[in-house]
Amino acid sequence: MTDEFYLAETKLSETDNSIDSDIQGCLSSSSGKSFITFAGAGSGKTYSLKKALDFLKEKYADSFSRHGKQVAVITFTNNAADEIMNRIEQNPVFMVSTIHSFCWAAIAGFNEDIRKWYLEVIPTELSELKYMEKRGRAGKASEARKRRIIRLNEKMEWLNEPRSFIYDPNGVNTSQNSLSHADVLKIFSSFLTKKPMMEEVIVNKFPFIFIDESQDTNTDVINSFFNLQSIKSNKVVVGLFGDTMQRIFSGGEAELGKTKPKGWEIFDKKMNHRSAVRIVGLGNQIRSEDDGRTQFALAGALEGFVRYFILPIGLPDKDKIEAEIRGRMAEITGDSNWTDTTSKETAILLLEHKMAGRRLGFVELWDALSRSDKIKDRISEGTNPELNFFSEIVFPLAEASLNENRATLMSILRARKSPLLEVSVLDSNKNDPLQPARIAEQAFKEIVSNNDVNFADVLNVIAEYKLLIIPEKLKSFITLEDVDKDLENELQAEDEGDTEDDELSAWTEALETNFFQIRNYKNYVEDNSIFRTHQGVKGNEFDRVMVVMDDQEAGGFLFSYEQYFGAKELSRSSQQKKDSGEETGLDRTRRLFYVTSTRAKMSLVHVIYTSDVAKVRENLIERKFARQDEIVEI
Ligand SMILES: Nc1ncnc2c1ncn2[C@@H]1O[C@H](COP(=O)(O)OP(=O)(O)OP(=O)(O)O)[C@@H](O)[C@H]1O
Repeated sequence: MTDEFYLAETKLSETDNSIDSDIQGCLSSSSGKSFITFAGAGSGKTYSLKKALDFLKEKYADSFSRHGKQVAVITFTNNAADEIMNRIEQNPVFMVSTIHSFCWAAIAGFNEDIRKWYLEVIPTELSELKYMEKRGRAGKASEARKRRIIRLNEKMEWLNEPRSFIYDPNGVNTSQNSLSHADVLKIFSSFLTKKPMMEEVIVNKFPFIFIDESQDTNTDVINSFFNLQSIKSNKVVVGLFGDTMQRIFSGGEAELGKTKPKGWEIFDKKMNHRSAVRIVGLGNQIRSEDDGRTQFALAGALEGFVRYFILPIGLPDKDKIEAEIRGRMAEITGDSNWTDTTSKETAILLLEHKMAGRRLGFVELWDALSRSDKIKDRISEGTNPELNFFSEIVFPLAEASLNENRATLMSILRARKSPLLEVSVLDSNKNDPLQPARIAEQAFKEIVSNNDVNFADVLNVIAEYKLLIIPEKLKSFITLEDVDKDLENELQAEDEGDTEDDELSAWTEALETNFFQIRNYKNYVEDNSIFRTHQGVKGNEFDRVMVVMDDQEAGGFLFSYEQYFGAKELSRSSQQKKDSGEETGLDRTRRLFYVTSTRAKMSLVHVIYTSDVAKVRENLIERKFARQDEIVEI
């Protein structure tokens, strides 16, 4: 049998070296050359970004520091920003930040413009909510919608006079004058597109702007940079790094990297510097069904290992089966580290947090929240503000309260600006300023002493006693006595149609689940455990990777390995989308399969739980994802 489909062709490591000097050709402040480096997994995009930064430091560090200019490096997550900062030498010429921090730094202080922006957009949201309320069913989501409408009306009133706005890129942004994460991006893009003064500020401060993982960067933001480049091409160089095949979060620009925008240079890297020859071959084969881009493996690289274990769904004790598979991999590869579950060089990739949820105990919470696409992405990143309110503030407070650790308790309340510690409250209780806080804490403790308490009850006690500031969105769930009756009448639900505001209905359900799942969630998000999600692993590499695919357990609707591997037919709506050329779950699943398959340097095992073992086996062989001998029986 020919190896053409299985093993990548090899080339010398130096093959792409000229690209770094081509990029350098763009890096002078009036070059007029912005560029896009879109290339496959492991091709050294981050590596080239570092080279470009080293080059700019050498060339401009002194003059930029005299003129207050900087090179901006924008990343997708805090982790990615840290990763880049670790790779480059610390130097004030660089400003490495997440997209949220960057956008906030640009708009902070433009209070009057922000106020006007809100006055323009809130009426639109209000009319959408009212429309949904008319069509939606009565029930908790409808209640939440009504409260949201009330809050937005209040906000419109609050916006009647000048205000100053705040924002914390890593925080929960709870107060009336704080911006949400999504709004920061929207406001920045709107200003950069519509306000010439903002264009000037940005290009004067940042003559070079790099955006990493740009395929997942918010569409509005990316397009505002395209606009900036077209207007100020002589004053700014924008460099985008990314890979269309690795776009896995919603919100990214689908067309980016597929065409050559006017006035942009395009650089293509052909080598894979990460993986063994067989793994590069698999990446190529997966990609052949998408954009057909291929990579070369390094000359002299080892062949490496790809294996598949295809198993029926519903087996008991999967943890044991998967441990057995790692044992088999140790035998097959001769690498005993496969059985060391603490190794930092091994990763077990689970589809979405739900599977980790089952293993680690937050499955109901995950089930409820993942009904909303908007929330789901942010859970995967560990950056959902409302969830973080519970995991970073409420849960530590509950622990401190239960353990009677007063010092921690007070420091949380102080750091989180508890309304009970405001000067006015303290002053009005001259004899015992902390009495209200104590009473509140007692009530809170009573509630969280119950192991079966749900999120809603915890939230309500916090609200009732004003123990903490509650994030804007969660305020919609506080049980108010006085829901505006007129408004309720006006919006009388007609109990028809099933349009739901998915974010609010997801929270409606989530709040009914057990509060203490948050402990497990927190452990999971913070822990460097061997388990990671398929999505969360982007940008990383490991010697050994085990990918577990189990649609039934993952329960998501964004990805379907069962459809991707031919065990299930496409749903009618997916088929319709496919026929009309729209993106389907199949495209998303293919990209995710590409991302997970390309993390391994040496050995990769795919564990697929399916309703049709025979079909998946046949499909893998037919599509040349697997050779016969790579499918292992246990
Ligand atoms: N020119 C090179 N010479 C030597 N090693 C390289 C070179 N380019 C990249 N590498 C190494 O190859 C690996 C992959 O590189 P890098 O992480 O930069 O790729 P990437 O394109 O950003 O990957 P991905 O898109 O999968 O996140 C890293 O270990 C990196 O150090």
